[in-house]
Amino acid sequence: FLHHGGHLNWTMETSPMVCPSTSPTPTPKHTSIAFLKTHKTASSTVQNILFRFAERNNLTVALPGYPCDHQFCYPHTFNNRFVHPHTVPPKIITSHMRFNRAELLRLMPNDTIYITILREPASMFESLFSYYNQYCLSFKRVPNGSLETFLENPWSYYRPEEKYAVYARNTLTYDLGGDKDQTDPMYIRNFVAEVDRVFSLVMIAEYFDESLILLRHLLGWELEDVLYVKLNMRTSTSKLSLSSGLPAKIRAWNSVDAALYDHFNASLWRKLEDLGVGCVAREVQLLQRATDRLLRGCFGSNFPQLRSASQIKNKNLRPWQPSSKVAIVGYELPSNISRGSRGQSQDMCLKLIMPEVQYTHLLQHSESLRYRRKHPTRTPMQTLRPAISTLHQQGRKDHKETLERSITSPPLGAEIGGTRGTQQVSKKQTT
Ligand SMILES: Nc1ncnc2c1ncn2[C@@H]1O[C@H](COP(=O)(O)OS(=O)(=O)O)[C@@H](OP(=O)(O)O)[C@H]1O
Repeated sequence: FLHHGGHLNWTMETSPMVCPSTSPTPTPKHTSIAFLKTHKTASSTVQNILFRFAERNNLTVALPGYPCDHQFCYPHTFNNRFVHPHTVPPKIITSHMRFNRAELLRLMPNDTIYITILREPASMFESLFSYYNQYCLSFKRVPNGSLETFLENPWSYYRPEEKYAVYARNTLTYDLGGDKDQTDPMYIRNFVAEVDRVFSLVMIAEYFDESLILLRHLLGWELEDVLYVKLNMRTSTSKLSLSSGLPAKIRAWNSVDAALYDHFNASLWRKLEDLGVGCVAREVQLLQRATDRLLRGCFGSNFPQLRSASQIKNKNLRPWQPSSKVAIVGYELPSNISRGSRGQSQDMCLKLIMPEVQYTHLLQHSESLRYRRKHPTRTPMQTLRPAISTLHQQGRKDHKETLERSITSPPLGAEIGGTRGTQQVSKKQTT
């Protein structure tokens, strides 16, 4: 039902308009990537880019296993036991988690590049406040769902240990493994420095395209590898307007996140200057044109239209809705699209507009099928052995122990930088 696929025959390296490569000799595309998917920061759009790259290049993506559903049992701190055994050893990891460097070091290849994304604290908090209004009690107990009222005295509504309180203060910090309630300036300085040491690139949602250009240069990817459409957007009627004075209150309440944002916004611009702002601007233009061509290749001249979930016929394209009080839009395929044969690239066209939850479930299914084809007679116990032995051969004995522990012991509580072990892993998760 789609036009002949949207794969571009694009060779950016031959174009004189692009930024010079940072490597003196041509290098293969980098494929070991840990993307920390932070909340309400355009991270679903980045995840979709990474999922499609993994599929095109036949790379294993570490995916959540039971009982985590489509994210790594967030808000628990990440643990390798949350990874589905059919998706180990992975090359890419990108589903929501609370960052845990020690566990990722055991799971991921040694040459893994760490990437994440941040968003300006005021617009991010407004998005969190609206999206999680019915989940997060700190927000739910505010009269009339008023952001102004919450910010007048957050401590009247906020209970740090409550479930989903992680969405109500310094959520970026929490996602990065830090302490959302520790606002001592020394702590903030050290935490920002630690994030800077671990992550090779911190993207900024407000400069999404520029960040993607940095990403493609860091990874030695083609422009074609980072084409995207925006995912997981709210309708304008779901957005609360921020009266003057609110952004400053939001920054004060989320002071660790604000410090992170300021630091990495500045470092993004230093990186852009190093690459050359002129050539970055040209690459951004090429990216937008190439996206246009990709969409035409995929869908013909009628691009998929932004629609509310109830208007989207294909359930694989309906975005998850957090509550009746907020509307997340997705894409409806044009009705007069021609019915072609279902090739791989057509599949990729659909995935370009596929929301996070459905794409994760499809990958969980396809990676399990691939695994079972390779190991037709294995029992669930045995499924862990190849991963264990591969990692063992690589000399990573501690991962072997983690995996072995995972099949004999109950879930651990949150550990490094954790949630003080109070939350239960629940099957029903927010996105
Ligand atoms: N490319 C690009 N550039 C800038 N902003 C973008 C982009 N793609 C998505 N978005 C906006 O990101 C918000 C959704 O973020 P996430 O996907 O990280 O949310 S989630 O935590 O996974 O639910 C959501 O913000 P709000 O609409 O304000 O809620 C999206 O509109």
